[in-house]
Amino acid sequence: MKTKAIGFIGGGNMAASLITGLIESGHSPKQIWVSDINEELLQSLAAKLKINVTINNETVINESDVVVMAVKPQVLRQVASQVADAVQRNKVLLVSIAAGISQQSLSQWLGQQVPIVRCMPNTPALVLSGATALHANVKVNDEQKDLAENILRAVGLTLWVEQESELDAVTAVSGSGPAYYFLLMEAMEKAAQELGLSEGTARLLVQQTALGAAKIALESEESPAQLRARVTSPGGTTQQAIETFQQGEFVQLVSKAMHAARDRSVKMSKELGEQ
Ligand SMILES: NC(=O)C1=CN([C@@H]2O[C@H](COP(=O)(O)OP(=O)(O)OC[C@H]3O[C@@H](n4cnc5c(N)ncnc54)[C@H](O)[C@@H]3O)[C@@H](O)[C@H]2O)C=CC1
Ligand SMILES: O=C(O)[C@@H]1CCC=N1
Repeated sequence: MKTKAIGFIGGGNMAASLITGLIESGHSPKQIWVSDINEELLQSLAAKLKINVTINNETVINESDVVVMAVKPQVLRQVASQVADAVQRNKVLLVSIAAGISQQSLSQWLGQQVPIVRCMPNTPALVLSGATALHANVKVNDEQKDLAENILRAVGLTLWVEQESELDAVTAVSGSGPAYYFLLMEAMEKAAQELGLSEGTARLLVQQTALGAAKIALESEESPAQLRARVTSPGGTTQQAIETFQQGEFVQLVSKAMHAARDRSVKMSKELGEQ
């Protein structure tokens, strides 16, 4: 199969993560196109990654077999409406990574016949450790499903969800999830310094502990609860910390936070779809 050209409309954080991952996993930079309204950003992407850049969104559509929409949800309607004719004319596969923008809105803006894969990646794509859930509309054929999945698989784990509504939950879990871990790391670093460790020591220990915990969780057959029990000696130090978390209703707080993220995704779909 001929290598497919991949386009990105919007060259910000997520696009840069995906493109870096694609190149690191062997995709030719010559086969990657990016458009953005920020010329400085385009120049820096071109210099760093040796990809093709343009300020013209339509050029990206004309040059690509598959186009990833990587602009903020708030501007997606305007951008989609602007490129709808070119998308239909070139019969490109459209992949949207925007949080909270429904297939229905995307089809309405781009055209009812356009094959669209909606997905939710996350920023660890930058280090080839992303997690992406995908959902295809009925216009997407098997070859196109493979094409979309291959782009996201180049930067980490991929899975398909049956119901589009599951993407709201995925957004709350893995889309926003890296920020939850970073918040915990921030809090642990701060507390470590309060306990008398230097900034550098606190950072190193927190980072390595996060890496170790993630690795052991991935490689072990045991559940997080079982792994936690292995660290928690009866009457020991961990038990004191865990009890303190429980007194502060940590589990309920995580649940509340993730429900809030999911609800925001649902609300965004309504607000931005009706704008
Ligand atoms: N940041 C994250 O962790 C995740 C973000 N997403 C989704 O990815 C999308 C992009 O997010 P980020 O990369 O974080 O945003 P960003 O703000 O870093 O990138 C968006 C880019 O779009 C460009 N842009 C704005 N208007 C444009 C136009 N008319 N034509 C072309 N380019 C235009 C901006 O100049 C900017 O460089 C969003 O829809 C977000 O919901 C999805 C999963 C995770
Ligand atoms: O915060 C957001 O809306 C986006 C979606 C998931 C991560 N960042």
